[in-house]
Amino acid sequence: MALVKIKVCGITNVEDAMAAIDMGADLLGFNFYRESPRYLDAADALDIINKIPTFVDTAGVFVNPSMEELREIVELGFLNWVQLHGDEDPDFCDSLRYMNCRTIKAIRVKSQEDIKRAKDYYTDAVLFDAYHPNYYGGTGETFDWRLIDDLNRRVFLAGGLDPDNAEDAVSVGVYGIDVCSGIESSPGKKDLNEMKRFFDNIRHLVN
Ligand SMILES: O=C(O)c1ccccc1NCC(=O)[C@H](O)[C@H](O)COP(=O)(O)O
Repeated sequence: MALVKIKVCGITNVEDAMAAIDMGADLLGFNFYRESPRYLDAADALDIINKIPTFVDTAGVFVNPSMEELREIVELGFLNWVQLHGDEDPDFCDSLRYMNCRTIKAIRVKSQEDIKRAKDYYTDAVLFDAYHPNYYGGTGETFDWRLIDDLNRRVFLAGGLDPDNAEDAVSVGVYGIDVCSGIESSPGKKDLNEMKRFFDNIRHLVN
């Protein structure tokens, strides 16, 4: 569908996964952070992934995982991407290079300094999300997108995207956009009407 990749994060059930794919999602995010209201375990994620077409990519979201925890899930072989959404340092991210998976480092943006930190990470992509003092992600908060200054690598724009600002988000010119709570009816359950509105509002830009 798109020149910009569309990642729908916080998938917890087959119905939402299939709807996102039908509407044009390129990547589905599955959250393995136990404190997230969107958490699911590897067996549940695998169960969903086994029921969806193989042409869509899958991303596993982790927050400060141990290497063992990561390896255990990645070795199951159902993830195309690992998204590190905590305080993982560049060395930790580098050490994932030998895993059979692409990597996304999420950086929560408070100021230009955070955007600059992206250059320390040699991951396949970076994802800029809004900073929140109490939560690592999925907050529905936005940050000042004008801070993004390097579009010469794969950048995902996240944080507070919804049907009404999706068009502006695509216009930033990033590699991908990421939406989670802005198309939910409650944490972990997508509102399929809002999801449709999200995709409808950007279809003319990405086709
Ligand atoms: O979604 C969560 O609950 C979450 C919790 C902890 C770390 C990351 C989490 N989500 C990761 C994502 O990629 C979200 O899509 C991203 O934070 C944007 O969320 P939202 O502002 O709700 O669109």
